[in-house]
Amino acid sequence: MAQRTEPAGLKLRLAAAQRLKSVLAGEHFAPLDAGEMADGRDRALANRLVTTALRRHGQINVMLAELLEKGMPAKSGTFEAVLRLSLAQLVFLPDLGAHSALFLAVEAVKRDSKARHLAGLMNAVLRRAQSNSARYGLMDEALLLPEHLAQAWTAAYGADAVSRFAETLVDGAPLDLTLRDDDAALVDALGAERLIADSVRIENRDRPVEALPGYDEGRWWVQDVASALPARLVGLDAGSTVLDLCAAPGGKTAQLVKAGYKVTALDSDAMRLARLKGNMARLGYAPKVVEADAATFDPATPFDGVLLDAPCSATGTFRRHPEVLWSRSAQDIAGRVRLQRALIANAFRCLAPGGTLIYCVCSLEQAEGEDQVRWALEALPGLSLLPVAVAELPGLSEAVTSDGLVRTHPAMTPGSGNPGMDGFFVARFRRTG
Ligand SMILES: C[S@@+](CC[C@H](N)C(=O)[O-])C[C@H]1O[C@@H](n2cnc3c(N)ncnc32)[C@H](O)[C@@H]1O
Repeated sequence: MAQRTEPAGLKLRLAAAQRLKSVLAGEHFAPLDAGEMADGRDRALANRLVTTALRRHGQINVMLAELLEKGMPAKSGTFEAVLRLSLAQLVFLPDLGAHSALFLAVEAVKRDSKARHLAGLMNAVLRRAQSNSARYGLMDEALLLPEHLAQAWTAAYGADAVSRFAETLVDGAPLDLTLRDDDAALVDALGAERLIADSVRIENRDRPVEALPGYDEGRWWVQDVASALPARLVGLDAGSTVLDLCAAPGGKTAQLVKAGYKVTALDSDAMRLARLKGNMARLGYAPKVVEADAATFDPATPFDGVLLDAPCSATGTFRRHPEVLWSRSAQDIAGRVRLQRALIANAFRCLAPGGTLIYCVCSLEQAEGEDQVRWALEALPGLSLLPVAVAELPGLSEAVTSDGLVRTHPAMTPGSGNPGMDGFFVARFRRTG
């Protein structure tokens, strides 16, 4: 029997649909990698489709409400994911052509036993969408952010910043690196620009991270410029002992080792710790690694410094993880706030008198940042704020608040380069009793 040939572009669309389906079901978004799709061009296209669908999620919700009179069909396999990808293509990626968006969407659902009965609906909905695509393309950017977050962020950061957040969501994030070796020739070879301290930025990356100069030799690691701030604020003498609670995959551990501290890196997740060990081996760093629960860890000797990069809603990372905008409920945040308090209390217990505690989260939510500082100062006698001075963060004075806390967000500009950085919150404390 003659083998049926698949239409060109179908395989990558099926893979993109599976990836989007898993993110819609609550998984963290990670782009397809070379192990999952060997062909680089197909992989780039599949990832472009998924990221566009995720970034435009809020606007696509409005289209779906208009196009599906009876709502999204229940238990329909990949139908929703294929439809979202195709709407993203039709409206926001016109260079890919409307014909393939329609034809391949119908072919994709025909190959899914749970969705194939909806092939006719897919065709009809996409034809309607096509005739409305010019109007959809002009949709209000305010729809890109969920209303409850836009309101809270406008109150905290101002309307101008929040409208810039929407733009950075669409643009995505460049690749920021922290240098192990500060070497002008390496920065040139990377095609990078300097940001602040040992952070550099590659705006337009043309190859995978592993293929960039210096990767194999461990001369840098991937780390958003905002994420690199907390470890720089530890401010202890070289040789001091520092506990990195919640350390994996090790971006801040690497900075602490580079600063000359005796570092213990702790995390409760064995798989993430394996990644940390791999990263440290590549960099030639050898911190002590401990698998334990940061809420109950009880060290034999207290530390001169503790850095707590607590698990959080991660809303500050929405440029790379747009799904965080749509998957975090008020209940989720309340649960994380409780966990963060247990971790702060134990971080305090792990600290020697006079020692320094850095608390940080990659969250834009005040409940996980500023409010936690107020809680800690009340709940933990013997803990006091050690304010951060503007002079400690050259090139980023706008991030230092009048109380000496650090608050970054995606509309801020690190150094003199282009704007854009993760949302981060950092507070520094001293154990006085
Ligand atoms: C924000 S990530 C840390 C990122 C890391 N500090 C870096 O810079 O690469 C939070 C980490 O907290 C860990 N974690 C969550 N709950 C924990 C707990 N109870 N004890 C220890 N680690 C925990 C997670 O496994 C995750 O690796």
